[in-house]
Amino acid sequence: MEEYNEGSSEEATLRPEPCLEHKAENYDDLEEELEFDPLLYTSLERYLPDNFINLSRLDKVPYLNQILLDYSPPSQRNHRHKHREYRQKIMSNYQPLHKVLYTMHPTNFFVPSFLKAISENTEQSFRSIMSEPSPGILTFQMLQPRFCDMMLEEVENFEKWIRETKFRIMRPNTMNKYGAVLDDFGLQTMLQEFMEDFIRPISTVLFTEVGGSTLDSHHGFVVEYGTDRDVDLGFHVDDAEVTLNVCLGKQFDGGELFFRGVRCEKHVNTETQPEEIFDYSHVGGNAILHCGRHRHGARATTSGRRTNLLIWCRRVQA
Ligand SMILES: O=C(O)CCC(=O)C(=O)O
Ligand SMILES: [Fe+2]
Repeated sequence: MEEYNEGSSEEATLRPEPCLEHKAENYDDLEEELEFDPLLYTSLERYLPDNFINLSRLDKVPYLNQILLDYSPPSQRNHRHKHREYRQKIMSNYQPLHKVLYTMHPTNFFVPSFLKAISENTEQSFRSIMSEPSPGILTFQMLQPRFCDMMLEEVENFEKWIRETKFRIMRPNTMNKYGAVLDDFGLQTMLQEFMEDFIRPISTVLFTEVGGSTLDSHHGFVVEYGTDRDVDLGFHVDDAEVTLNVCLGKQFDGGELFFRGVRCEKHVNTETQPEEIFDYSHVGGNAILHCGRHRHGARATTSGRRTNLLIWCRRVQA
């Protein structure tokens, strides 16, 4: 496909009002080739001028790219481009260890009680498998031990490959020196399905007020703690509407999560009320689901190794 960079001289334009009778197309399957989030292409389609709106998707993409590039700040343009190249380089060289992880296999991944609750898809069925030890914090059994083991081995295999090839590894966020972004080495499609089919049904009914029904994208990663890894994690809020955090294992001491109440951006540093204090000890395979603005951190993992799978679930599309 043609590569459109910053230098193009022709300015792309949009119609001022969306064309409401136009049915926008889905771009998810083109993810790897797109410069931006596929949802942005879908959202923009209705604003395309007459001479573009009915073209094929592949003909619309360069035009949409140009518009998105024109409207994104230069620092972000370069970053997106670089990150896309980085992902593509990894994916064309890294050999997965457990191929089965790369497509969704619900009965291999999830415990039966969780699958049953999801298939019933009611608030009552979700509540029946969950505890809410503190308001807005839900815990439940979610992943099969075999899935957790395979994911740990896959991450280890990826990190070994990184070391051997001296490839650069991008860490999951600004707070971690260890861990890996699962979306960067091929798990993006599986984790998007994970979010859409196995988190969003729950957040739709239990996290409605923070946009739980409209989650449309995710950031999927693992964090690794131990005396030879990250030790603890400072007090923070997540860049997510809803966060799923599942402990993959294995043996460790410490590493408890501490929660200190939900805050909006403006009041993020205000005092904690006694009833907002809640501490949680991780258990392998078990999930904790909370809204991203629920302030939290993780205490020191004092021995062994703790690896957790995190899916920051977001809403990108306006
Ligand atoms: O260490 C943990 O389990 C929490 C990680 C976390 O809060 C995060 O990565 O946002
Ligand atoms: Fe967090």
